[in-house]
Amino acid sequence: MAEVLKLEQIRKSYNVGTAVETEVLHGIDLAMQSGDFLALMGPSGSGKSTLLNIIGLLDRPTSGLLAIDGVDTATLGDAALTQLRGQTIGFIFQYHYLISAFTACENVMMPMLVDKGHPDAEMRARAEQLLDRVGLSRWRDNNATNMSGGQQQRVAIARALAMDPDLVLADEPTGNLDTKSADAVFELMRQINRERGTTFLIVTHNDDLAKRCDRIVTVVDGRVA
Ligand SMILES: Nc1ncnc2c1ncn2[C@@H]1O[C@H](COP(=O)(O)OP(=O)(O)OP(=O)(O)O)[C@@H](O)[C@H]1O
Repeated sequence: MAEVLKLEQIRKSYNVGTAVETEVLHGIDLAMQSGDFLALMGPSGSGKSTLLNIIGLLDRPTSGLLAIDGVDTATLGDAALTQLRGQTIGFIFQYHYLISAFTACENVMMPMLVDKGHPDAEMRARAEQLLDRVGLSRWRDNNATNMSGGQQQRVAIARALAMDPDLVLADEPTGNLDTKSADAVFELMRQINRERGTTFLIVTHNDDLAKRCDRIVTVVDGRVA
């Protein structure tokens, strides 16, 4: 099975103020194979978001190896990193970050617009197909803000899948939802994982949902526990 993600001894330090350097991640090792469905847990402040930002190529580690689809990301410049991020990683956040002036369909088209070069008809057809998959085809022309929290998060899932990513990173995707909507959103991600073989890394504080993942990795004080 292909290795989608590999981290070896990832460290991250922040410069707070002037000379003081604080290390937040102290050497993280993690590997994910294609099709993995993994829960990342840990107390508040343990470094989960920092780790997710590094894996999502939004921030660089201070040291250590980060490979995505076998590519050592340290060898890439910023433009190549942006391209790799756009084409291989999908993001789902706790707050959906949909653009309120856009319809559901336009929001799902966003990653393809950013990637550039996709004909409008192709983007629209793909977005409609994905909205259909998340059960929102009737809502495609609705303004995203007129939807319920669970529906908005389903639009965000469709948007994360727009570029058919190998890896989806979800930072507390059900954190803002009631139990029933959280369960539905989680189940949708699980089904997509099974159907498409998309790899999911999900940060969650919810033990019940984490138990339904294939694997749980816990980070405590910047280390894998
Ligand atoms: N840009 C930054 N500059 C300085 N310190 C930071 C920065 N980002 C995060 N930290 C520190 O890194 C540590 C880990 O934070 P992080 O947000 O990764 O934790 P977390 O596990 O995601 O927490 P939560 O579950 O509350 O979201 C914290 O002590 C935080 O204050």
